[in-house]
Amino acid sequence: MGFKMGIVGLPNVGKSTLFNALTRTAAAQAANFPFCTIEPNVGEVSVPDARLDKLATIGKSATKLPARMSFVDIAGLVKGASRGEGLGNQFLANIRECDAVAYVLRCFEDDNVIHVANRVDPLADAEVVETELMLADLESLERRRTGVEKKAKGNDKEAKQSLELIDRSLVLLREGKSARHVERSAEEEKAFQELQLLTSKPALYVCNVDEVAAATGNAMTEKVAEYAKQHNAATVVISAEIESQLAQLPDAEQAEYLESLDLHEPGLNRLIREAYGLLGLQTYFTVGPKEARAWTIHKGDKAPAAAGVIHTDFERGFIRAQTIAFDDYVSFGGEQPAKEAGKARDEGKEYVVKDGDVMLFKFNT
Ligand SMILES: Nc1ncnc2c1ncn2[C@@H]1O[C@H](COP(=O)(O)OP(=O)(O)OP(=O)(O)O)[C@@H](O)[C@H]1O
Ligand SMILES: [Mg+2]
Repeated sequence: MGFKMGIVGLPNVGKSTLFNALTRTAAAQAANFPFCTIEPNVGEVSVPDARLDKLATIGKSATKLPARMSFVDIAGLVKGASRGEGLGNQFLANIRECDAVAYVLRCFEDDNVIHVANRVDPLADAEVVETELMLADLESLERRRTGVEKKAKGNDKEAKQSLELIDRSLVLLREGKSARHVERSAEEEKAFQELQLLTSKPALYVCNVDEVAAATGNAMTEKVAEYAKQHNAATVVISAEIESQLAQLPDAEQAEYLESLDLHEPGLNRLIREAYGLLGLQTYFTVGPKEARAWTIHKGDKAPAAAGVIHTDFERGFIRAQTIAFDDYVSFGGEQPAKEAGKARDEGKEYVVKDGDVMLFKFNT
């Protein structure tokens, strides 16, 4: 399972700086001029999770394997992009391939860093970006509608349903609302996802601030938080500049630097966790002498699906799963003592896995 979060925003707002910090590389060229990035950069990151460290210590595991997800650093987008302005709409396809988007908004003043519209106004920036994505959605729906309408006239039931969904989405988009707001039933969800609308993807607003505001935020980030709330989106306050410096420091110096800024952990950790949650993901663990490992599943997944993430055979031949809640594993001091205390449950095919479960699968092949 590869989960991807796209990093989107106006040119020169700090997307590549953030991406490099996230992936602890300098893979993406970051520089003070607009449209520095053209081709998307893709990087994998580990999902920071203190629970894995605890489990590995208790389970005396030789190695730790955290959950992984990808970030994609995408080219900057300007007003008119959906009509081909700036780098045109070549990058819309890059966004389409992502499971969620992070909008990077410039929330720092710095006369030396060029702003494409010569002003620092994160809400106006957010609107420019979202409007372009909405226009792109409108265009793709209108194109799709023609074909679907023909089929619907031929009494194709599926096409009729699809047409209804398309029209409902068009109404909202024409009112200037993102496709995230389209009301739909559980049965319609699959058809809705197939429309691949850019503004239906879960979104996170990343406020890129200066050093002073990294711990507390500022007047601009407060406005963004309010705006995000109205748009069913989350906010993270982070300084891409600081994060990129932090990412280059050895761990000990990192802690010192963080403390001097009044931060408890790198902002990146918060960002990654938010992204993970936004994607509807959660983690279960396997712990053994060889390795302690975090596995990524969807919230609501049942035990066989969870087993299938390790190997498809585990899912096909699933018998049962020995399950210990994370808290029990830690408070009783490991698998054996938790078992003796009656805290290891045998769960079957219908068990909905909980975040943090420590699992061991029984299966036959
Ligand atoms: N929090 C910050 N404070 C000050 N300067 C910053 C901050 N974040 C990024 N910058 C600076 O902004 C400039 C643009 O950064 P970057 O190349 O990452 O932007 P980008 O969004 O990827 O641009 P493009 O769309 O052109 O690829 C760089 O000079 C970078 O150092
Ligand atoms: Mg860039």
